[in-house]
Amino acid sequence: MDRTVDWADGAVVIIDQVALPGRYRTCRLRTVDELVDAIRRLAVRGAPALGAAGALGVALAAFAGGDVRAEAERVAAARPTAVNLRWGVTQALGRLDAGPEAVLALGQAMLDEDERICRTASGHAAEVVLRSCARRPLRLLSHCNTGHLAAVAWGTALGVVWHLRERGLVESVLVNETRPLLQGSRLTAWELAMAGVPYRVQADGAAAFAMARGLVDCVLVGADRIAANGDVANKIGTYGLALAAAHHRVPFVVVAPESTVDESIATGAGIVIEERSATELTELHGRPVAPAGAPAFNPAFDVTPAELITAVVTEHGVLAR
Ligand SMILES: CSC[C@@H](O)[C@@H](O)C(=O)COP(=O)(O)O
Repeated sequence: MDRTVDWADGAVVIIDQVALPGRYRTCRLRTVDELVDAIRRLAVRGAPALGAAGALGVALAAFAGGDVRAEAERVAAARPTAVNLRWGVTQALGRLDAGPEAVLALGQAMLDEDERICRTASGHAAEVVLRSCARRPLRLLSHCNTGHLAAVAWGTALGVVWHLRERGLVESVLVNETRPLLQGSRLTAWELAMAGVPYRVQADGAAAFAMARGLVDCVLVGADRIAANGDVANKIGTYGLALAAAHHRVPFVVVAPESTVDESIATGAGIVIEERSATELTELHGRPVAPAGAPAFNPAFDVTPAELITAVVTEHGVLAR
């Protein structure tokens, strides 16, 4: 598979995650406008992938000239919750005085580094999972998409599945479809199918019952922003999963790069949660699934309190709190 985010011939190249699973294609984004639009539409998404996209967005702006800092701010503000996006932009702006080539070199180094970081973090998390769960092989539960497509390559929480799979330790993965935009059924199921890992898609509402039936050994999720106290913002539905996991004594493991930790925010209460349009809930493929004009509450993320989390694992190991 291509890198989820890359740079070629003066453009940001992404795997178009809106087209999947029906069609695998890459898109070339030549301007900041095109990149911002792709980020907002979730054609490129997932916290680590957004970090790399943010840095390369500054390279696009730097090569174009003009008010690079204003353009960079537009990229950073395209989605507010995943701290990696602003982190990537800020890192790249730090090279601006050295010229566009230096900004691009930083973005390209970030691309190379992302896979190493993801492999290391998910490797540490695999050990945590093995210590926390007695059953072999393991039955894992995944929410949203935290695989190759959410990073530049490999992935975070789904990267744990890749590590454990290499050791013959995965029986199957329950894939939460992840309403409303179906990153689980569209993207995670696609990645698992490509890798030949047994999986079943389930409605998000089935997760607690799957735990009650004893079908889940461990829940694995990623993160979009981790507050200083260990509270975790992640795809909407994560908090409910954590509550169910705590009730059923199922380990709940969060995997993320250190760049997702935001020490400037004391607790999850301070994390800005992106709210998206009502039509993401009230329409499916352009067809109504609610009365015309139905109002909706559509937060893209929620916050899971630290006390519900077994471990937050980064490339440096288990996060102390
Ligand atoms: C390794 S990805 C971690 C998170 O970014 C992921 O779980 C998630 O919530 C993504 O949300 P999305 O709205 O699809 O960008």
